[in-house]
Order: sequence, then structure tokens, then C-alpha cells
Amino acid sequence: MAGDISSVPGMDQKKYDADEQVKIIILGDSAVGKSKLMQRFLMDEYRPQQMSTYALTLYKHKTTVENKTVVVDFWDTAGQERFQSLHPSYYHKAHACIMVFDVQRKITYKNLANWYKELREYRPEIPCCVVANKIDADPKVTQRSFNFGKKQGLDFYFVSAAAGTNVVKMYREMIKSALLYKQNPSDFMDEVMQELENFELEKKEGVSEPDEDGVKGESPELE
Ligand SMILES: Nc1nc2c(ncn2[C@@H]2O[C@H](COP(=O)(O)OP(=O)(O)OP(=O)(O)O)[C@@H](O)[C@H]2O)c(=O)[nH]1
Ligand SMILES: [Mg+2]
Repeated sequence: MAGDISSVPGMDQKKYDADEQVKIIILGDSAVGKSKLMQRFLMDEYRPQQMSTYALTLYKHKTTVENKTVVVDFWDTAGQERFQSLHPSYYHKAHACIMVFDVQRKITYKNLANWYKELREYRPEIPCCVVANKIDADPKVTQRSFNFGKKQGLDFYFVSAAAGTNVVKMYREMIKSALLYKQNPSDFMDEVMQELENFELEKKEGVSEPDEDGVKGESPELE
């Protein structure tokens, strides 16, 4: 089970001198290639040997989106935890989700429904995509259609961590979606969190001056 890591996005935004910070989680059964996709994206490398993720690996990635510096926290967990629920802190404050299956193992595609259900219990509104990995092993598979997620309007990508196909494209688009979501959350609690974060930033930047009654700044409007 993922440990109770309460890393709060936003906390080390300053340390990394970033304009924004987002959290992206990766879900999917064991051995679908979640960690290999991360390595391909972050290090542009691929070593075929398998080492299952133990509990949780966090990756930090600094990038630029539309002239803004963005720090991305990627959370990669062990897929064999499928039969237990993931710890709520894994989902906590995530801004986007990448759901992976292995085109060579049908069961991993079927199990997307379970992953998606659990995701939506914690994060009803965040952007999520479906990723069909290992297309190098069966290039014809890209002619097939995988409809899971179509109804919900989820983006779909055919990728290969081994060959690198579409990996950067998929990650770049998900980072943008996460950022967009953070800036315009459609979940009520997230709206409140964003308001509070803006309020904190304003306070730090010294935007708010004491009012006549001695109260600093504006109260966030919580309706
Ligand atoms: N052919 C092929 N094999 C891949 C690809 N991506 C991953 N694999 C292989 O699939 C196995 C599992 O990859 P991992 O990235 O460790 O899988 P994971 O989803 O992180 O697994 P857990 O950590 O157990 O949840 C490894 O042996 C990889 O070499 C790919 O794009 N093509
Ligand atoms: Mg892994």
C-alpha cells in the first residue's frame, strides 16, 4: 500500500522557483509499463528488465508550459495493489491521471473499469487519459479500437515505452491538462483550495495591506 505521504503540491513550488506545481498520478495493473513510461519520458531510456515498483515512487520534473515554469510531481505506484484500494493520499490533490493498460493482456484493459471507478471516488473531475502501451510488440493493434473511456470523453493514446512512440506527446498533453484543471477546477473543494493557494501567494508577495480594521487582505469567498 502506498504510504501516507502527505506531500502537498504547492509547498515546494518556491524552492524550485516555479510558477506552478501540479500532481499527476499513474494507474494500471502490474507490469503494464507505468514505470517504463516514466523512465522513457524523464530519462529517455528504456531497460527491459522488470522490477516491480515497491509501494510508491515519486518523480519530480521541471518544465516550461507557455512561458511558465511548472514543477510536476509524478506519482507511480505498484499495480499489484489492484485488489486493495490505494491509499487516499495517492489521489489527494492530484490534478490529472494517466491510466495505462498492456495491449497484449486483455485483463489489464478490462481492469481499467476498476481503476477508473476508484479514481472517480476521490477525484470526480480531474482530466484522465487511457494509454495503450507496448504497441511495439504488436503494431497492428493500432488498427483496433478500444472504447473504454470514449463515453466519458477521455483522451486515448497508443504508446510504446520501449520504442518511445507517442510518449512525450502524451505526457506533454497531460501536463497541460493538469495545469488547466488546476487553474480552472470544476470540483468545489478544488476551487476552495485554489482560492486559498492564491490567497497565500498574495500574502507572501505582500499584495495585501492591512485593512482599516486591522484584518490582512481579503477573505477568500466561500459561498
Ligand atoms: N515490449 C514492450 N515491453 C514493455 C514496454 N513497457 C514496458 N514493458 C515491459 O513490461 C514490464 C513491466 O514494466 P514496468 O514499467 O515495470 O511495469 P509497471 O506497470 O510499472 O509494473 P508495477 O510496478 O508492478 O505496477 C517490463 O519487463 C518491461 O520491459 C513496451 O512499451 N514494450
Ligand atoms: Mg512500476
